[in-house]
Amino acid sequence: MLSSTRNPYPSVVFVLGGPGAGKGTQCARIVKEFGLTHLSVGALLRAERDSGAEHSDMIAAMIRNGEFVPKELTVALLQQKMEEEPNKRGYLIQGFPRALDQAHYFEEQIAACKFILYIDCPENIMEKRLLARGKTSGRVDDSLEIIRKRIRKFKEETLPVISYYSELGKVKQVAGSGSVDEVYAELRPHFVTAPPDVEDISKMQSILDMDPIYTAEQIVIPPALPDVLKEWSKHVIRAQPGDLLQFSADYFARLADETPLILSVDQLKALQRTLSTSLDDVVSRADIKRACNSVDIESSVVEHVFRLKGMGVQVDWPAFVVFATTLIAEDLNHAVNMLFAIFGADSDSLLDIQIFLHLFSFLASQDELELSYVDALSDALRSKAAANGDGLISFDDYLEASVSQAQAQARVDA
Ligand SMILES: Nc1ncnc2c1ncn2[C@@H]1O[C@H](COP(=O)(O)OP(=O)(O)OP(=O)(O)O)[C@@H](O)[C@H]1O
Ligand SMILES: O=c1ccn([C@@H]2O[C@H](COP(=O)(O)O)[C@@H](O)[C@H]2O)c(=O)[nH]1
Repeated sequence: MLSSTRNPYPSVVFVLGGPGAGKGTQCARIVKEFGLTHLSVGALLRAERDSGAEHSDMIAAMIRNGEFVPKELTVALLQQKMEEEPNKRGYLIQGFPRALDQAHYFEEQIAACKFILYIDCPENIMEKRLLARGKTSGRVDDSLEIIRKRIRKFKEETLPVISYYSELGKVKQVAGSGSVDEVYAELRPHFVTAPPDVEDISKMQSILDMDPIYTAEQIVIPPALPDVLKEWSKHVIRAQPGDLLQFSADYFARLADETPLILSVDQLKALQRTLSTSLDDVVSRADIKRACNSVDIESSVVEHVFRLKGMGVQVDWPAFVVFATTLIAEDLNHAVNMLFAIFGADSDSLLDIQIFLHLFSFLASQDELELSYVDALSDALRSKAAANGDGLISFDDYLEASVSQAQAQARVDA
């Protein structure tokens, strides 16, 4: 089964409403104007029933009695159809999900829905329409007894689906009691203006590239949005926060607040001196806070670093200092330069190769450097430290090694 994480379907809209609410009638019009692929689950099941396939007898019995066919079978049929009819503009799935477990199952197996179009129609109107339809439709379930049963099942099992998506803000409700034109006029704007959901940043471009049910003119993307989302995504990926919403709320609150984080290399050097008196690299958060306080590093900065890396109760303090440098570094080389200033000897800012590689590993993880690059750079620096005779390296040694590794990499890429 396909999982929603590698969802090839760009857009799924469920169309729900009681039996006779006008789902099929409106879907036909939506499809005509917007070019989505229309999948009526009832129609798919009727076709499967008539095909004489393995489960046709069971499906026939379910339809005849107004019962629901097992979700595994329904979703497999839907998936098969979606694969047979790839459509960048999306899918309009009518009369499904009929119950909450079906909704969850579909979203797990195939894709999250973009929204639910709910056509709300009074019971007496639905009943009248279906009795009229029953005169010519040939549908075994358009009898008064089964119509009433279908309406009852809709209220008991399908309305909870609508409530569920409503809480997620995904329901577009329209009144189904008016004429066909009136209902369509009310629902149409939802297809014209609904913005595509952006599951990830890379998908945004493909959404803009696809044949529009949403034209590029209709989607107004604020110019800053891609950068804001990219930066936010990088922070999330780095921090791997336990509570993504809280992390994001803090992150954006900080951005909006625009309070600059006040931190200097001198403060970090002083912090390093203070913390290096502890016997262990791992200390408590309280120790970190005390040490920062003693060198006048603001608690907002401390909390920021804790959040940045989603650190636990026990903190590897050299890592804390390294991550703190990234708050004020312009780029990777600037951060490395600061490491030499903070951890190096006062006289010459030289660093023992083992210590440097340990510190650098935190920056490498933060910057998501390729392992092969880090390994090659580390080897080059070990050779340099050995050649220097004392196991020490300078920032210039680092720069030289990183430039030659970058050049070597460029040659391989070429
Ligand atoms: N707005 C409307 N006004 C009057 N009649 C309508 C309207 N919409 C649909 N109908 C008629 O009502 C009957 C049911 O409509 P339709 O088949 O679209 O409903 P449905 O919600 O798809 O029903 P089901 O779930 O039972 O398949 C049809 O005969 C259709 O022509
Ligand atoms: O998800 C679904 C949808 C439909 N069924 C069965 O089909 C009939 C007819 O459905 P309509 O949407 O009215 O065409 C319905 O009463 C069910 O028996 C289903 O099992 N699951």
